[in-house]
Amino acid sequence: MRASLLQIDVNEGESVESRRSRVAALVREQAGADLVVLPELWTTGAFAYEGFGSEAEPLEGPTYEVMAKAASDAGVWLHAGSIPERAPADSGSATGDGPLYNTSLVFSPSGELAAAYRKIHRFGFDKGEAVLMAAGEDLVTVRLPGTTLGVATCYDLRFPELFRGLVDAGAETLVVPAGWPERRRAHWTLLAQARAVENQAFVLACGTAGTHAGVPQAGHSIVVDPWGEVLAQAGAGEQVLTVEFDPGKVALTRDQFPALKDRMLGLAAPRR
Ligand SMILES: NC(=O)CCC(=O)C(=O)O
Repeated sequence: MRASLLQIDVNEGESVESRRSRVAALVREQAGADLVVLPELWTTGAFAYEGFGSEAEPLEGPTYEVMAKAASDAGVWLHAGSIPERAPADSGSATGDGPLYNTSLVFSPSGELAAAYRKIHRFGFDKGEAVLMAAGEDLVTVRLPGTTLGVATCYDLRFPELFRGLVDAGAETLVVPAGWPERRRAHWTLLAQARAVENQAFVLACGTAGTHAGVPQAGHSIVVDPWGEVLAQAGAGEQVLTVEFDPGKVALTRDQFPALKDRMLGLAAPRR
């Protein structure tokens, strides 16, 4: 399987419209790949909180349209990263606005929407995404020829139970679009490897380059195999990281070193 991770430079010097068409052209250039992956919130920037409301789109908005077409033009499975999604308002909404979600879109090679994942763990503690966006509730997997993707977004990488849920749902390739900051780059690499080793799965983690909202981005998108080996890692700048991997290595690793079968589920709390 050939995957291309597009580590996009996200900075305020480029308009959202121009970045959208530039990224669509880059996706088209990946014809021949099986899977193309984009980062988290690459239209606005994951830390550009102030633009979330004004740049929000309905699920089937401009990014959806442009990316569906790019996937079908290239004939690739496309994890199009995430968008700030404005969900439809329910009938009780006072403002007429529905909630905002950080929503990832996955398209098939014919440009059909195969899955949408609303980020479950929102980053920012008492500000930013954590207060501006609503939390998703559903785990999402996507069946591709040869492997099943489990999707998660950025800060989700810190929550191993989410990935265990994806593995229990059949995931073998864990795809993590992100907008991870440079100041915590060591965590990014370490957590990507940890999620691969503990779940005996491939991890494809695609971050952004550049600086937006004053936050330098880590770049260093990474592909890790089920044994924890780093197959490829990007540098700091905009880059297409292409890697070939054998999805059969997941079953082989789980068979030869069957640690997942030794899980002790439902451990009780210590007695006092
Ligand atoms: N966009 C994010 O989720 C940022 C996550 C982050 O900075 C971290 O976990 O550290």
